[in-house]
Amino acid sequence: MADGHSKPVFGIIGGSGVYDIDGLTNTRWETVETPWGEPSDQLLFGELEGQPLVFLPRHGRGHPRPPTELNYRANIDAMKRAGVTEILSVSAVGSLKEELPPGTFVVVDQFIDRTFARQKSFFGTGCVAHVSMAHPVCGRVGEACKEALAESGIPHHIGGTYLVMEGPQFSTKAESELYRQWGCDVIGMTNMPEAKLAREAEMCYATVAMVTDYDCWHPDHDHVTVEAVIKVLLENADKARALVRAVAPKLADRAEPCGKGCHTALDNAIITAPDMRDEGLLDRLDAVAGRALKG
Ligand SMILES: CSC[C@H]1O[C@H](OP(=O)(O)O)[C@H](O)[C@@H]1O
Ligand SMILES: Nc1ncnc2[nH]cnc12
Repeated sequence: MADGHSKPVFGIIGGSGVYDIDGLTNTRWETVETPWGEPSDQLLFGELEGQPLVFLPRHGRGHPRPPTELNYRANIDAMKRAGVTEILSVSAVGSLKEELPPGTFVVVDQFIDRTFARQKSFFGTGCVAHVSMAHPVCGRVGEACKEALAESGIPHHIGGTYLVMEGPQFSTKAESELYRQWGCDVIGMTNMPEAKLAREAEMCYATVAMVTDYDCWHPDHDHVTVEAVIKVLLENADKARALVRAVAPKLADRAEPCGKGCHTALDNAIITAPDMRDEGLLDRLDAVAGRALKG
């Protein structure tokens, strides 16, 4: 199992419209079992110019799973078991700002989590942990995305706050206007609790949010439709695959664990006394927290 010190393994969580990754060699789809239940799909293992890469379609191939019913814990645990050390989420979002039109890729650096019907932690009764989410995105992976986007000619914006709503319905106009007042930049339904769970699992996590629509606040776009979203998504998906190909080599070399602290996020986070810890829960935490619990 990867501990963050060994060679990086790049993992992609592909959102709406991104159900595969092209240009990989030695590919195989494999079932990964987890103590948290079933991930969204099998994982695609492959190599990109000699570098290992693992891909998971967030909603499953063919998009059978809605955002509110995804097993986020199983998805992150499966990636960790597969040896992934750095995760890039490529996600479809609505824009809450005039200056972020459809087709723009945003390197997100903050989240506001408004979800309420999801399992948000690997920890719980029998092993309590509180990780920091002050800086929810890995600055190193974010920087690699920034460089790749600058080279690729994809219209993009560096930095932005992603409001995560529960869904699956799109927002009301009042909600959309409220999130704009809060200063949010983009809106989606999936990146929380994903980012929180990646932090608990001591994995780097970054998001490139691909704008598909103006949500419903915009005077010229009265409401969001899946038809309009899908049209832009299909154009974005090709750009997303190009982005992955450009980012992967930038993450290929890392002698040390992540300098931003992602790989040691559980140091000083677990508060339950060793003699009060629940053996069953500790077993389930073997992949995500094995490093910290052994230490
Ligand atoms: C098809 S539009 C709504 C859907 O798309 C986004 O998913 P993802 O982040 O996986 O690309 C959004 O969060 C909703 O789940
Ligand atoms: N407007 C929107 N709201 C929530 N999720 C989205 N995904 C794509 N567009 C969205």
